[in-house]
Order: sequence, then C-alpha cells, then structure tokens
Amino acid sequence: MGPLAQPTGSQLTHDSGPTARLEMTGINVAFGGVLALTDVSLVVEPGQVHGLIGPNGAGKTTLFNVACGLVRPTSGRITWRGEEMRRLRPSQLTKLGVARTLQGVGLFPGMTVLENVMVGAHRHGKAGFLSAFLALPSSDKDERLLRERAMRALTELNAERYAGRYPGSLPYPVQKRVALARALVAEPDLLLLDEPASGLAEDEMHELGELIRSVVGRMSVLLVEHHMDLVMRVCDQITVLDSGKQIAAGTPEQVQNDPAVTEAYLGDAVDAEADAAELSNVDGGRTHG
Ligand SMILES: Nc1ncnc2c1ncn2[C@@H]1O[C@H](COP(=O)(O)OP(=O)(O)OP(=O)(O)O)[C@@H](O)[C@H]1O
Repeated sequence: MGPLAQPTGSQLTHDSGPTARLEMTGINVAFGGVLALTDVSLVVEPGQVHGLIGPNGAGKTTLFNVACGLVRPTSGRITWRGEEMRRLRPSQLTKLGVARTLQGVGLFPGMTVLENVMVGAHRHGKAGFLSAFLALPSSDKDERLLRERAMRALTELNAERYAGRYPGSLPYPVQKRVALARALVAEPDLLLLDEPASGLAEDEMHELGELIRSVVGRMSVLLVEHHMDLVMRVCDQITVLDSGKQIAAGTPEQVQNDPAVTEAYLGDAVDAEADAAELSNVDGGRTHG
C-alpha cells in the first residue's frame, strides 16, 4: 500500500494544492517473525520537509517503503490527499504526484543521463512512459518538450554538462544528482528521499540541503537520513523510530532535546563501541596470541 495504491475514491487527478498530505496511521509490518514496525503513525504536511530518523534497524526504510508502495503493511491506514489508498502498483506513483529516490541510485545504465531524466518526466509528456522509454516519442514536439523539461531539471541540479554521458562513467555523487533530477522532473507534490546524502562529501551535502529547502514551496518531502546535521537543518518536523516503534516526534529542537532520542542513539553508540572493543580483542588475540 502507499501512494502507489489506487485511491478508493474516484480522484486520481493532479492536485498540487494544500491537500497534498500524506498520512500513515497505525502502521504494522511483520517480516516473518520480525516486527519491523509496530503501530507507527506519521503525517507529512503539505509544503513541509518531514525527517525520519532512528538508529540502525529502527524501521526507517521499511516505513519509507510502505509510503512508496514497495512494502505492504500487515495493518494500518494510508491516506494521500484525503483519499485512502489500497494495494497499488509502483508504476502509479508518478501519476499520483509522488516521486522517490531509493538508497541505490537506480539509473538505467544503457541510457544517457538525459534519457534517464526524460523517463522521469512521463507524467507531463504526452508521449507517455513507454514512448519515452523506447525513445519513440509520439511527435517531434513532444520529444522536444520532454528534452527541455529534462534539461531544466538537470540544470537545477547543476548536472546539465553530463546530459550526453552514461551513468556508469560518472562519479557516484553526480549519479545521485541525476537520480534526483529524474525524481524532480515529474514535478511531484510529494518527494520521498531515502538517504540522499549517503556517499556525499560535506560541501555536496550542504548543496543537497539547500536544494531540498528550495523545492519546499513546490512539494512536500519525506526524508530518511542518517546525517543528523542535514536532518536538523532542513526538516520542519521529525519522527524518530527505534526498534520499530515511534519514540519521539516534533520539531528538530524538540527532538534534539528529547531524552528518549538521546538514549536510543546513545544505546546504539554504546553497542557499537562494545562491538568494536570485542572486535579489537578478537583481532588482538589473533595477532598477538
Ligand atoms: N525484507 C526483510 N525481511 C526480513 N526482515 C527485514 C526485512 N527488511 C527489514 N527487515 C528487518 O526489519 C527491521 C527494520 O529494518 P529497516 O531496514 O527498516 O531499518 P532502518 O532503520 O532502515 O535501518 P538502517 O538505518 O540500518 O538502514 C530490522 O530488524 C531488519 O532486519
């Protein structure tokens, strides 16, 4: 389920107004015997950046995947623009005004950067996804418009000079920018970002933060991210998960000052330290024993 699902009502049309609100309520997800999410609720308000944070294994990616329809919750309710969603196919995301970037970059290796971004523009191009994908636009005019939109998106991401290159020949941070251009070119009302800053250098992360803030007038954003400074800088609201449960929610300031959050992260750090100590003992044993 998720915005990928068909609305149970009749409205499938584009609505970029203030009703563009994603609401997930009482979400439970079980993978076999593992409870990945227990009674989690989260609302992405129109025009806001909502951060989703938590230590490793907290359930962030699972909730993100619920929001984009890749994981079907065991129970719970998802509404998008006031319409309850039921089971749907990922191909419907764009039509519903939702775009996402996943942890992996996910570009098509056999297509140029420009063609990759053109694929993302199909929501607005009359030529349609299949035509764009097969490079068979229904008309020269359609193709020209599609190209112009894609170039504009690449320019916004400062990646226009790579338009004719193939993704595999580009550094990882550039590939990430192209993936973001592909998501933005559809002009979504909701942008879902899963760890967009991973693998980025400090200055690139700063640029990413500015970019996220710059699109907020046009869309809302759900951001899963480990880099706390980025999250605290760009988010209006934050939900914190730990072991599949929501342990805090609020503004960056509220969340930062919440003892439950400190404890969850501290616990994680202490575990990591213990693991590291254990590892160094093992290593020491092997080397010197
Ligand atoms: N497909 C799956 N099958 C079984 N268990 C899964 C699956 N996906 C996730 N899990 C489990 O669900 C829990 C939540 O995982 P999830 O990846 O959502 O956490 P996360 O907060 O995104 O972690 P990280 O920050 O390490 O990416 C973990 O215990 C994980 O092992």
